[in-house]
Amino acid sequence: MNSLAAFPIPVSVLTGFLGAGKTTLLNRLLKDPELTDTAVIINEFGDVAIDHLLVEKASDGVIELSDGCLCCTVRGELLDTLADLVDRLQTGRIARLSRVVIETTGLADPVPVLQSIMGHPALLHAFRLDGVITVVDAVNGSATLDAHVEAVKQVAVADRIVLTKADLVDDAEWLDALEARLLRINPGAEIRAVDTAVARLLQCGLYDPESKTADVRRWLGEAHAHDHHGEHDHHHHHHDHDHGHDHDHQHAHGHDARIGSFSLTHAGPLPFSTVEMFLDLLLSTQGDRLLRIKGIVELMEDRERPLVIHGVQKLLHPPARLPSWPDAVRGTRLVLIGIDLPRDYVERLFAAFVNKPAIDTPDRQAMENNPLAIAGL
Ligand SMILES: Nc1nc2c(ncn2[C@@H]2O[C@H](COP(=O)(O)OP(=O)(O)OP(=O)(O)O)[C@@H](O)[C@H]2O)c(=O)[nH]1
Repeated sequence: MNSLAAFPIPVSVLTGFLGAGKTTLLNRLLKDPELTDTAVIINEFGDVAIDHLLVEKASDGVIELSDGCLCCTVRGELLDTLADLVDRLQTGRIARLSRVVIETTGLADPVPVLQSIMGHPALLHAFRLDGVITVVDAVNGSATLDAHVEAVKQVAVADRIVLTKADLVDDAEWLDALEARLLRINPGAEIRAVDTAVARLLQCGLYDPESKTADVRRWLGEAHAHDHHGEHDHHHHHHDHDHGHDHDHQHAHGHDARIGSFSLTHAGPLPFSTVEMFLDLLLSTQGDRLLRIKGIVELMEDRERPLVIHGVQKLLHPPARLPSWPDAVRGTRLVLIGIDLPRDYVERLFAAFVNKPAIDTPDRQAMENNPLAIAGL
């Protein structure tokens, strides 16, 4: 029987636009022996519920696979389902559960799904968000991004992007242009081909399953952001193509331009109260525009154990601590992904907090009335 020591269970959110290939990927997942003890939740959100019928072996309950491992494919209200999984574990009806995968419907904005996982107090001890995997169709992906802001959000919040149907595209420049566009929307995401081993596709949280240590650079997307830019620079030729797609990729794309990702950094330790107040003000003024915030903070009170910040819109995961610094880089690094998020305002707000040592006793009202505030915000 499972003990509480197995908690928190990592949760992967699988998203991607209609027809992008999520179900196809899930079917591979259900067959992968490396992913035994994985529960798959198909989140319908009141949509036409056809999707789950396509998942092979799907049923309302738990399925014992032939090799004895356990997978379950459940549907229904997301939170009820998650709570039920915890209950089954605690009562021994499920022996083991090492991961949960939630497939969102294609039209869904993934942010509320992430919020409901992170925002439910009763589930917080049981689950942790490991990562968001977004499936993008190489054939239709670009047109979908033009037409649907949800698709752009799905790409923006991804830790990892899985490119499907590249086998149907024989134009390398088309693929390069799509990849470059995806990286403009989300410079920190890692793009993988669909034929990567499924287990590897899912593991994108703070802990690196191979090294068994925390890997902050990878988690924050810093490694990919730099590597990809270098790697793709030479592909940025100006070119036209004829895929029945009549604009060229050098132009700004409407929805893409609303999405922004940037980092806030500070060398040296910060008092916990400063961090708390900055985040409080950031979330109360910009919460609706903030799709995601991730980061690591060097605390003045305990410099050896960095604080991990992880949030979705107005919800912050209760701050966790790493036992030690995983690499030589210390200080504070926060990555923010937003939609219409005013970078200038956020940077000034951060600077106002971190550059003032006397900030431990600020008056919140004074901060809100601060001349830093930008009209209309
Ligand atoms: N050639 C090719 N076809 C693929 C690939 N991935 C998915 N497909 C096909 O694309 C179609 C849609 O795939 P699904 O897996 O159902 O897509 P989905 O994202 O689950 O779709 P919705 O549930 O409608 O959101 C199916 O016919 C798949 O066989 C791929 O990498 N290559």
